[in-house]
Amino acid sequence: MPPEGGRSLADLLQLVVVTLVVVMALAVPVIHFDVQRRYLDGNLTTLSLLTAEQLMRQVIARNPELWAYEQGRIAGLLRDQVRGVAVRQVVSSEGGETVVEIGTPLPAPLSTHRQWLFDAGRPVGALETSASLRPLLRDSLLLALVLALIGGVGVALLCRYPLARLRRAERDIRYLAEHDPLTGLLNRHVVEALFERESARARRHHLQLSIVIFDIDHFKRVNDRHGHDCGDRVLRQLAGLVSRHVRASDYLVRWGGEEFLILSTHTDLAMARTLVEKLRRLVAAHDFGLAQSITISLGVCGCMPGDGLHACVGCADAAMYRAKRAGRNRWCEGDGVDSGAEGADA
Ligand SMILES: Nc1nc2c(ncn2[C@@H]2O[C@H](COP(=O)(O)OP(=O)(O)OP(=O)(O)O)[C@@H](O)[C@H]2O)c(=O)[nH]1
Repeated sequence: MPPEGGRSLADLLQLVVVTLVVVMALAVPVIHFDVQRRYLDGNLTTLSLLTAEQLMRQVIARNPELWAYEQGRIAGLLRDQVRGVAVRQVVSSEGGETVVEIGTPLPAPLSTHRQWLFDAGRPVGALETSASLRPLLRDSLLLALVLALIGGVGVALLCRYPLARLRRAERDIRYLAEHDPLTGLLNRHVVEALFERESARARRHHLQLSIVIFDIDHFKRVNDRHGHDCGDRVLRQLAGLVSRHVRASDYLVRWGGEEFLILSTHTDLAMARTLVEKLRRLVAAHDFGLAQSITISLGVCGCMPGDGLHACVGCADAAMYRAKRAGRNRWCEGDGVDSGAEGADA
């Protein structure tokens, strides 16, 4: 597959999501701070079930001497001072003193404040106010959790974006390093590794391996007569044609210039002979859109277990040059295998 170009829609969406997450991650501490401020400003009333006023009504019902409340005053405390203030619990009620604990706006969350209630100069009770940190802590923990989650997702996405681009770039670089840009075939740099792998597999499973090298005949004339661009087109057409007629298990490689190599796996010499003859006929019969026909000369070598790449390629290359010398549009076998065999049209 050739490298993909341009930035995909997925990349763009990912960028938008990452931006949103970053904005949210920045907004959360601001929201957190605002919530804290509201707690400290004394919105504890919203957390209580009873207001001081409601509780004081009950206290007064049990302690009728607190009559002043009905007149807008609870033993020296103005009604407005207790209305809406959160009540937590009645702390104690002893000797005529009723102590109630209420929540109230306080500068510091843990401070406690007690205010005595008087009836005609006589102390009848006290209002004890304290702010609770529990709701603040609970909400802070919740916010911290949300923050951590958002932060985690954000970091994961932030890392994912450059990592995906890096992986794509790595894939593109690997493709360019292993393929010929003109034909899209594998290039000669990968052959060594392929040969190592396939010959090891062949040895292990007692399979045969063959190498074919072929070269366009008089290709210089094509360039000279029709131009270099036309020569390039012929190379691409030839690569496409041959790759459609070799097995999926064969590797077709642009060996260099107008020369190609086939590493044919699971193929003994007899099968390779059939292959090269098939290719020779195929190319000779193909219409490349030129006034002249295009032919190829091929050399084939059946590799023996333990044969190295250079020995096999050298054997196939020498056979191919013998085919050239013998008149082109033909194939020869490598010297090491059988110097006599060759094929060509009569
Ligand atoms: N258009 C094009 N031409 C190439 C490319 N690579 C090599 N060639 C040309 O292939 C030609 C090879 O010429 P020669 O080595 O003389 O071989 P030939 O003309 O094919 O003759 P024989 O191989 O002896 O049949 C040269 O003209 C090179 O410029 C390529 O990528 N594109």
